[in-house]
Amino acid sequence: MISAYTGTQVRAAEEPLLADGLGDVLMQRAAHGLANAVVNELRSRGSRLNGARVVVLAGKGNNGGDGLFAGAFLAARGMRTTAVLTGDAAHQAGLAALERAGGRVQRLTDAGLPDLAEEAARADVVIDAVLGTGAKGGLRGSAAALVQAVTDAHRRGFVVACDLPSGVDADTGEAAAPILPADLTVTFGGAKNGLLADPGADYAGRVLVVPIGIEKHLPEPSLHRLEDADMARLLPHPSRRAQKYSRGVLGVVAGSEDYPGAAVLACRGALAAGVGMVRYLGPPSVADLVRQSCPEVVCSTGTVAGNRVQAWLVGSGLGPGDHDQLTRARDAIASGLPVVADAGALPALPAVLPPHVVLTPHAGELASLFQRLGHPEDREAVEAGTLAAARSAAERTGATVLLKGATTLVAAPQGAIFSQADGTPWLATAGSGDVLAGVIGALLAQAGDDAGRFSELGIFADARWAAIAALGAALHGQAGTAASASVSGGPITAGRVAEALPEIWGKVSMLSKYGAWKRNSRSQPLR
Ligand SMILES: NC(=O)C1=CN([C@@H]2O[C@H](COP(=O)(O)OP(=O)(O)OC[C@H]3O[C@@H](n4cnc5c(N)ncnc54)[C@H](OP(=O)(O)O)[C@@H]3O)[C@@H](O)[C@H]2O)[C@@H](O)CC1
Ligand SMILES: Nc1ncnc2c1ncn2[C@@H]1O[C@H](COP(=O)(O)OP(=O)(O)O)[C@@H](O)[C@H]1O
Ligand SMILES: [K+]
Repeated sequence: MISAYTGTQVRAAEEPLLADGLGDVLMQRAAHGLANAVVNELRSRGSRLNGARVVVLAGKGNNGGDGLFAGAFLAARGMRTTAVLTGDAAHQAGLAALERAGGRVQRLTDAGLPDLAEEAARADVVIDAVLGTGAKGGLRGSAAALVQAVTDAHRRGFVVACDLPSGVDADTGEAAAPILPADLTVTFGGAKNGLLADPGADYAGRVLVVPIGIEKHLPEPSLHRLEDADMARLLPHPSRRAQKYSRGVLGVVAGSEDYPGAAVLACRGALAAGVGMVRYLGPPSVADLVRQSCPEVVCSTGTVAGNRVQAWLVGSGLGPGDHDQLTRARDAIASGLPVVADAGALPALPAVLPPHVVLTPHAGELASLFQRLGHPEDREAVEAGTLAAARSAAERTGATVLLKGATTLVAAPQGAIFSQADGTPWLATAGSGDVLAGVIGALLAQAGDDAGRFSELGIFADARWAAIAALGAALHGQAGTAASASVSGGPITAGRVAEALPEIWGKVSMLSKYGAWKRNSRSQPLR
């Protein structure tokens, strides 16, 4: 599991070591990790090290200090290193080290800005070490103008952010323009929340965590990301004597005359995600379509009370005029069973909900939900601060809230939060959210009483519902990525996501069996 922290948590963890006089040691470790990452990146791109051109944009605080010391290491390895000092001061020891190692130092002035921007654009590597966890707001003045110019320039090299891209808020992931988008972020001591939540994640590129010795002082992480190893542990497996009812039955209240396909896609998502049986409740015409597309589903026009299930999925493809379906949705939410409440069910929720109800809005639906809760926020505001929005929605409703997007966040009402980014932009296709709702519904139906596999991972009590939803988002994202890979990275339909899912499930389980998962080698080398 990847753990992430606020900047404040990381700074607090540094305190005992700073008090012991180890501040310089921490900075050396950070700078060394940063320089090594640059070397590895150059090597992996087949670039020569000797003579490679490096430009360090160095702010006046310790983030700039890290960048200057890293520049010194790189200069000592034969790289042509220039530090551009963006502030009215600089980390003195870092500056001296860089100069001793043969690096050049340039002070940023308005007059010199175009030439420095040009030099950065021509460099093999740009290190963004202007602002780190001590930043208050985004870049200002000439530092902002320089970063804007480098962002706009046609760059030949790659960008490495020191600790976090300058302008990204370490705690919230909010992004104050201009920000130089990084190919790689090398972050120290622990990942920062802002690197694993949109829009900050848009600027971070791959994220590499460099341990610097503060780790044992870190508190409970404030954000988690499930990796393959965690998924393998959390996936339910049927016991030898399982039968379809013991494996879990999901009731689906989805689809309407206007949107019948949502019912089919939700059922396909659920069937792909290991549930013992799917019972569909809805209008006869939709039920017919479901029967034709998924003959495995048992369809009826009955009531919630008349159907025995372990969990409900309600809302996908429902409109405000679908009174019978909305009555079923409300009954399901009142049943005390785990529920995933999607799309059309979101406007029909009671004011207070329990954590075993999982809401699955996208940013627009979450903005509407805030409106109804009397705390208006528009879609842009939700997108500009996804972490705060998901957290606030969970606190205000009492439910578990999954906010869909390129990074999907799941917030438990007591504060646990998960972030998954396993998908591909091709998942932004109609019906993909219906499949996700089906997958999460199926996992809820299979949750049973086995809290053990969650507590093994340090997931306790009601955070379990958020972990299940995060597991669903991870499976769905990976299935989308695999479906697209199977067509050489081409576009996919929602149905293909459901088709790809069982193999993802199998692969994750197999990897866990043979131990290869320990590498956790997918896109990001986070420890
Ligand atoms: N503690 C340690 O030993 C270790 C720390 N480490 C590293 O230190 C980083 C944190 O360093 P930090 O606390 O010095 O803060 P940092 O992010 O460099 O920025 C603060 C400086 O910038 C200024 N400033 C602020 N906002 C600004 C703005 N919007 N626009 C322009 N300027 C702005 C502010 O000046 P002020 O506004 O206060 O005058 C202040 O001078 C952390 O991310 C990690 O990289 C690692 O080496 C491990 C060991
Ligand atoms: N840019 C993206 N990258 C990765 N996944 C995405 C992206 N955009 C959307 N998704 C995922 O695709 C799904 C879209 O769901 P939703 O918006 O409800 O679509 P629909 O209502 O059409 O079914 C969600 O799981 C979301 O996380
Ligand atoms: K930085």
